[in-house]
Amino acid sequence: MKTKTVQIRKLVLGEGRPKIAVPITGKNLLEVADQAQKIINQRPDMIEWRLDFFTDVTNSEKVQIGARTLRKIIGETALLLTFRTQAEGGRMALNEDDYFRIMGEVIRQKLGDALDLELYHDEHRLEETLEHAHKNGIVVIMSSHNFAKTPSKDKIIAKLSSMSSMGGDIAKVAVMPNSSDDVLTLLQATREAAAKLSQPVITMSMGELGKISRIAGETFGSVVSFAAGTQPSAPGQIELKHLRQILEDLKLN
Ligand SMILES: O=C1C[C@@](O)(C(=O)O)C[C@@H](O)[C@@H]1O
Repeated sequence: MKTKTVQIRKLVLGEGRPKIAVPITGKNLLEVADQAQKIINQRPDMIEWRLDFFTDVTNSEKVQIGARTLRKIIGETALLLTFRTQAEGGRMALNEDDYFRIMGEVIRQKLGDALDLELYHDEHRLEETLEHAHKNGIVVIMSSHNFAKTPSKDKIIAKLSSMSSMGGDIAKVAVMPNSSDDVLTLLQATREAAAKLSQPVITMSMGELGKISRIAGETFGSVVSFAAGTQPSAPGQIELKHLRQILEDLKLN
């Protein structure tokens, strides 16, 4: 039997109800600290620092201060660092060199417990980054986003499978539905990929139509749901306190 749990600090993904990750979207250090303070009081399972919202992201000293400040505020809570490029629906465009330089610094300085790595970048550099992260004990969540549509079930499974074969610890796909059939496509792909792959899977159908996918993870096989804390980082995110209650209510015995 393949094991499908991944541990990030004390948090075990793939066991029990889906875990709740909450993004921090501050533009500067003050906003980052302020959001972290408010969010941590609501006890999320994981904090995601969205570096593409942070204006000084290319200033490594500021990023280090930000990460250290966050750690002081969030204590032992698992910390995921993400730079979502504009091509994948993020706030900021970066050239490849800057993207991989930032990934490298996050790993070298151990600024977080886990790192989001976008699948569409250069394969060779992705492999180098994965190896570097694993040497430093950092969990890699490989990701792919489509803010325009929902690809076919087979294409979604193929994306998740390539993240898995490349060596990602967790495979994540977010897509936009244009119909309720699209939401079913994402759920079906999730169920099949979760059964097939040896890594845990995170998926979501975004927007209003897709909200149902953000609460259905335990049934279909997605191990994390992203919730809105002070400000949502993607359309369709449910507020943290509501999401926790719903996930508890839907918990399978
Ligand atoms: O990959 C994801 C998922 C997400 O896009 C969502 O739809 O909830 C939100 C992002 O902050 C996160 O990095």
